[in-house]
Amino acid sequence: MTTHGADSEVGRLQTVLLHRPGNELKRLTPRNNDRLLFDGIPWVARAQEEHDAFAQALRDRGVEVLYLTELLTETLQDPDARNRAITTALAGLHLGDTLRQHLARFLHGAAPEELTGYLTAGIRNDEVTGGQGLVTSLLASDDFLIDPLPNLLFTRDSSVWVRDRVAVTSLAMPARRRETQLTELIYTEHPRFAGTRTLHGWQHEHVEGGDVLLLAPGVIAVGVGERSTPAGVERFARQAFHADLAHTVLAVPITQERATMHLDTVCTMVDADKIVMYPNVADSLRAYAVTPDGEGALRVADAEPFLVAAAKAMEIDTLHQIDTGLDPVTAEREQWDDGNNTLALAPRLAVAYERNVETNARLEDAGIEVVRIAGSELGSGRGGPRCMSCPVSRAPLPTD
Ligand SMILES: NC(=[NH2+])NCCC[C@H](N)C(=O)O
Repeated sequence: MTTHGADSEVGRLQTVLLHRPGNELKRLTPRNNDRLLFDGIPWVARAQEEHDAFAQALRDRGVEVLYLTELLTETLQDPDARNRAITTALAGLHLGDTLRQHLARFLHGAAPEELTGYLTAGIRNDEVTGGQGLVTSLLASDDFLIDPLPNLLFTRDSSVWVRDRVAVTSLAMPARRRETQLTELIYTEHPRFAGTRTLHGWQHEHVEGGDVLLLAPGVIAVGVGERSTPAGVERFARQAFHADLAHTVLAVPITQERATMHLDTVCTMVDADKIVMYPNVADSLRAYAVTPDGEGALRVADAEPFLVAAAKAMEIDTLHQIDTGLDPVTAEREQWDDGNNTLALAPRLAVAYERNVETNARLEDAGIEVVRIAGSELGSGRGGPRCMSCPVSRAPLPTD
C-alpha cells in the first residue's frame, strides 16, 4: 500500500489530485453559469491547455499528478463501485421511478470510461433515448437529469488529507453536492487507497476543503462563511481531535460572499511561518481557538486576531504575513483573480496565476520563488492554483 497524507501546507508536494477540465465545462451557458458557480463561459480547449501547463509545471518539479477521472474510471471497473455510483447519481427526486429505472439500465450498460463521462458531464433530457414518459415529456429538453459538475476542476474542495486520513467533505452549494460522492467512491473503492481511513463525509454538516488550511502539524484553520458552517467546523474539530490529527482547530469567520467563498481565497501559506494574505482583511481576520477539553467536548477560546491565535497554536513567535503593500483597489482586483490562492510546492516555492503581477512581485521580494501559470480561462470558475489541487502526499517539514 502506498502511504499518503499531509500535515502542512508547505511540505514538499509529492502527489497531487487534479481534474483536467472536460466536457462538463461545455455544459455552461449564460443561463446556467451562475447556478453552476462560473462567472463566465470558458473557452474549453484553452482551459485544457492552461491546465495541462499547470500539471506539467508540477511534474517538472517532481510531483506525481493523479487525475480524478482516471481514478474514477479505474474505480468503476468494480461492479459494486458501479452500483454505488449509479444509485447515488440517480437518487435525485426530480427523476421519478420510471426515468430512474431507465437511466439505471442505460448507465449499467456503459463502459467504465463512458460512465465517468456521464457522471461528470451529466445527462440532458434531450440526450436520453427511449424511456420517454411523463417526467421526460414535462421537463424542458435542456433540463439536466444528471447535473454536470464543472467545479470538479477545484479538487481542493471535495476532499482534504489530514495526516494519513482523507476527509470527504460536504459541499454547501447544490451545484457541487455530487462531487463528493465521486471522491468518496474513489477513496473507498480504488485499490490505490485500500485501507485509507476517511473522516467526515458528504452526509454531514458542510465543510469545504478550500476552507481547511493545515497551518502546521497539529494545527488546522477552518474558514467559516459562505461554505463551511459553524456546525461543520464543530464536527470536523471533534473528529480531528478524536483521531489525534490535531491539537488545535482555529475557526476563522470570513465574510459570506462570493469573493471570499473560502479561507484560501484570502490567505495561503507559502513557508512554514509565512502566509500571503489579502491586505483588505489582514487587520480584521479573527480566529477562535478550539481545543479538546479532555472529556470529549470542545473548549473554545475567545476570538483573537488570526495571526496571533495562529502563532500561539503553532508555537512560533510570529506567523509572518507577507505584506503585499498593495493599494486597496489593486488588492481587490488581484484577490478576485485568486492572487492569494497560491499552491506551495515546498517551503518558499509556490505556484500562482501570472496575471496577479503585483502580488507575485511582492512574493518574490519576500523571498518566495513563484512558478507562474496562465489562468485566463481556468480563472472563470473563480479558483486559483490552490483550489485546483488536492495534495495527496506532502513530505513532512524539515525539523530544525
Ligand atoms: N478552494 C477554492 N477557493 N475553490 C474555488 C471554488 C470555485 C467554485 N466555482 C465555487 O464557487 O465553488
